Amino acid sequence: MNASASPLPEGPAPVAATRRWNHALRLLGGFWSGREAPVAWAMLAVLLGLQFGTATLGLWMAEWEKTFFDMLQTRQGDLAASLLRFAGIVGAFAAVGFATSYLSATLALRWRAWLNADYTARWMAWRRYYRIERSGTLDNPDQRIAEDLDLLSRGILGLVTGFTFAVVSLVQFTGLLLSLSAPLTITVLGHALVLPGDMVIWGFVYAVGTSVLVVFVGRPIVARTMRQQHFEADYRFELIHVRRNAEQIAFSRAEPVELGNLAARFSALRRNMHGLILATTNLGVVQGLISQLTPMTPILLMLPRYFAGRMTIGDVMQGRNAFNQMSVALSWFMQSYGSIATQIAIIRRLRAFDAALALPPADAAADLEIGECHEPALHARDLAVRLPSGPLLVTVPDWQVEIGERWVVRGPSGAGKSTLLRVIAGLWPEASGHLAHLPQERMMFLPQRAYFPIGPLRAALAFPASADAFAAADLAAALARFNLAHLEARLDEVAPWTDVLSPGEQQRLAFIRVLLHRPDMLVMDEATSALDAGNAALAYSAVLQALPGLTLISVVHDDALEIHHTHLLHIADGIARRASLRP
Ligand SMILES: Nc1ncnc2c1ncn2[C@@H]1O[C@H](COP(=O)(O)OP(=O)(O)OP(=O)(O)O)[C@@H](O)[C@H]1O
Repeated sequence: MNASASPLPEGPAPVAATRRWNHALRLLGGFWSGREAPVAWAMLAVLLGLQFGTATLGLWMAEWEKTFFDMLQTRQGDLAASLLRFAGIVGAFAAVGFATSYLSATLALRWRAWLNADYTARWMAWRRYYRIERSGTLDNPDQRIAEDLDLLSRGILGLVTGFTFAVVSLVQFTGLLLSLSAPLTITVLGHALVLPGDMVIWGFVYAVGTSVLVVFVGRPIVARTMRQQHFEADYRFELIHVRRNAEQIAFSRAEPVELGNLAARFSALRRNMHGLILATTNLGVVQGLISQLTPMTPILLMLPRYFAGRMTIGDVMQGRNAFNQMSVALSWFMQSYGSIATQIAIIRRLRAFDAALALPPADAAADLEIGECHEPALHARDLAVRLPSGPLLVTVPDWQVEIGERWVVRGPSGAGKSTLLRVIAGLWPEASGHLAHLPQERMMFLPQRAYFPIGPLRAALAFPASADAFAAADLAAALARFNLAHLEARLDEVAPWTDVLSPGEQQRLAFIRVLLHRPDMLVMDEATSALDAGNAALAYSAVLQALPGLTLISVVHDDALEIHHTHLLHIADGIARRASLRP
């Protein structure tokens, strides 16, 4: 017996449990240090350069405003040249804006594509998608892949570019505002204190004051937005549940129950949304007031010096511009906390996902010595299968399946028949003891509901081989053999076959797949449950005729199918034992 673990689909090595910072660095750093890194860094450098360009254009606009208004005041100067310069600056703004928006969206998309490939590969590897669902340890992995990765890539880039722009414009406009400021004298405990740059100081006070107000009023928005995402996902899940179970719901006339569930989910969503609308409206009112106040505040502050003749109208306009730009830049630092909080929440959600994706490659191996053998086809000794919650489900003291034997597995419902097959397939980790069987590539599993990829029927039949692996004539002959000749004309039709075909048709197609792939060992779990007696007998005889040396393990409930088997494994009272077949 080969004691090594049976091979599983290839995939990246499991990720070790990560600490908070390690995780954030790995999450954010993979793309920026891998194969895509040179292009990504180059794009980021250009993007940051564009932030510098935008801030500089703002400075030029402020200077232009000064000369323009001075020209209006003195009624002297070249108006055409001034307007031409204005048009040039506006044109440059448009070009830089276009380049910024295109480049940042493209870079975010590249990053998302990288993250998407990384996450989907790890999710698929080692059947983690199945193991995560089975254990129920993580909700909505689909939302994490489809939404969170998008929000993360766009959000982080937005923060980086926003930060750069805020720093550059803060430096540039503070310098400009300083040149337009006068010293500010304040009296502290009877001492006169002279500070340079009154406009800079007032700008700072104004930005902090308005930001505190905005943060205070807008505080509920962050938490509510995050909760909203959660409620939206729950509601979508409920809708998908209706779609998936449409027929069962229709047969059971369960519309009132489903309508009630949908209404309950939606009302939770609606309650939160209502709070969000209120919070957003409050914030809108405050921001509206600030936006009215902001252009006037610096003018009012500079008015005394203007009337005293120490400032031109151009100086006032330039000062107003610099004051506004500086307070916008300062506010960014205080008001970006919402985006930062969102990104932290996303990173936290992805950390939970990463923890689930850190499942080791073969979690069945913990207490189960599992290996390959070639003779017999399967051997189980002291095999104990447990439920995930711990209790023992079934033990298999000693079971040997020789090559060519055909075993039927029987027992009452819930005895653990399907679970035993899951252990053989390596899908059930809660098991201990010894198990060996033919290599996985010589085995084939037929569950009750076969898997059909979305694509042409030809590909669904050939799966897991490629669509063109089998000659059209062979496919047509196989379809005819299973009373499915009417599907020959649809071989190239693309459809979600699991929804389109009847369960019985699907089960017969699965048998055709067995004939095409010719495994040495077939493990079936009620694979003929949807077939009438005639078609079930036909499926068995077709397979056994085509593959006379086939080793078979089959869970069936139908007594009539026992005759196709040579041995019986009976599960009762938690023990699986060989028993006699009915004569
Ligand atoms: N993912 C799971 N988590 C927890 N318990 C499970 C899980 N899957 C199956 N079980 C439990 O394991 C027990 C055995 O289930 P199993 O499907 O193997 O029974 P079975 O003998 O094949 O039944 P049936 O003849 O009705 O198909 C049942 O009590 C079932 O509820």
